[in-house]
Amino acid sequence: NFQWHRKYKLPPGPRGLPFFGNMFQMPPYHQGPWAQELAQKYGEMFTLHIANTPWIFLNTPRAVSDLLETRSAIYSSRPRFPYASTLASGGCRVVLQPYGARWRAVRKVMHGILPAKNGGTFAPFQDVESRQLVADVYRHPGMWWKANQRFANGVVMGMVFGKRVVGEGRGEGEGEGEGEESFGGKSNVDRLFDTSQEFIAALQPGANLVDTFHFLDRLPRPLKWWTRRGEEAFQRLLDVYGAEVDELKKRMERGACPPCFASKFLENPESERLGETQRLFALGSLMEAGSDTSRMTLSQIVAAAATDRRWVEEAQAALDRVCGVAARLPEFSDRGELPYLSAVVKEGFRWRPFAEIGMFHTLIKDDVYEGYHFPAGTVFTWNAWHIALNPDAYPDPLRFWPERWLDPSIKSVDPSKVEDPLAGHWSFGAGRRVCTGDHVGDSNVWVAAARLLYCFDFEQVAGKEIDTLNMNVAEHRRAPFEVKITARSEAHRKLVERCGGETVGVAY
Ligand code: HEM
Repeated sequence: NFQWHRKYKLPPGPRGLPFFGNMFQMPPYHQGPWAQELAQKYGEMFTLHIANTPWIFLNTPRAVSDLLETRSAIYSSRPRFPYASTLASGGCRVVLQPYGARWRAVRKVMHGILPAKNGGTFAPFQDVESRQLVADVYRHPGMWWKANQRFANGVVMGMVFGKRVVGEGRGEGEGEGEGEESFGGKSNVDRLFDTSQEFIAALQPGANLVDTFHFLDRLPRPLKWWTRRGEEAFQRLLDVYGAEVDELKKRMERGACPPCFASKFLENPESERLGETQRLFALGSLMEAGSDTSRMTLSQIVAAAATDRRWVEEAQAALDRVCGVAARLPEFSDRGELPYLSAVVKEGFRWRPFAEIGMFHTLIKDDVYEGYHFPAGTVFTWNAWHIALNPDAYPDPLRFWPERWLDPSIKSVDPSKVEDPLAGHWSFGAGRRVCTGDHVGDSNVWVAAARLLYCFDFEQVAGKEIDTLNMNVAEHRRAPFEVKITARSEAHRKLVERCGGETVGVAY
């Protein structure tokens, strides 16, 4: 209305429809190129309207840093999701919780347990699963993407619940360890990872109208056609998380559970104050946030390796200098001597950000910036794809170029920060809302990438060249692209067979 427009001023943006705003203009997935085009047209910021909520895209590192980081105290909430958050998650899903006391309490306990740097409690899980990764890739090279998935799920399952995933990675109904219940032919681990996919689907624009058109939430209950579905989804989550925690408690009582996030979390007196439902969701949120993210980053590194041998040769030469030729797998303790591999991981996070249009941060108080006046409730995000592929921020941005993190003559980031997972890119988010698992994610990818590159060569398949700007690494049911993977030599083949053999039958 007139008064609103007199008081507030938003950056320009494309015209939308009355009532719906720009919601139909936003592609349902792979939104990066579309948001990149808008950034090229409108400059440092642009505004979209999703129904009646303004969404402001921040298109430069300067704007992201000024608002989401420096003013993080007021730019760190989340939009309201009456279905995905309130109904289907009981308000307990960390990633969607509004900025406030409950969210702060959960983050505090998580921070106390998750490592502030590489290594520690979770390294044994990462070690075993990444050895199995190289063995799986060797045995079934055409199923490399499934092996990545198995690795990512296996690490997060070990790390959170101290439990080994046997079989192909989503359980596939194979023995998941003692106490594993089977629901309709599926193991609880299958169901656990299914809930993550359900959650991702529920967050897609337009998936649940009430999450966009909040007035629908005021309808009388019998008219809210989504209520039952949401309540069932919530109950399913409680069952799945609850079954996992019950089994964990039994293993803890028998002294048969290795130190893991959940064992430490359940023993932490501060976690008790969170209440049972919140405790279950804190564990479930880590599973959800920690698995696909590592898988997708690894898939991108595989694509980069197959499409550009220049950096692979550098990485392999660095690995051979430290580990010898086919002598032993790289270990976490080698990391200090392998800055090139840390640069590979950083580049893996920057190269094609899979959170292509960032993640929504809601402003909780009116704010003024660069002549604009933003109302509380405005949603902000960093335009991840555009920033990562902008030559002003990253020279030759399409190239997978680890050297950009090590060589000060290539303008990217201070080389002394190569071991800091957050420095120089936004793939873990920004400000107070930044990913709590940055060190776990970074070390997952480090050990997996180092071992894969040490053991294998990667090539494109003739006639099926990889389009690295259109890979859809989010797809988990089939290969996002084809790639030929072979052992680097006969000696590497033997090493892989030996290391893979060692992981068979390892149980936690
Ligand atoms: C492997 C690569 C990973 C990437 C690229 C990644 C990326 C992200 C991003 C972009 C966000 C949203 C940040 C924001 O809103 O500003 C996030 C949030 C989060 N991540 Fe990660 N993540 C990764 C791994 C992990 C792992 C391994 C864990 C758990 C051990 C984890 C736990 C979380 C949690 C709990 C949140 C929600 C934070 C909140 O809303 O307060 N992530 N992550």
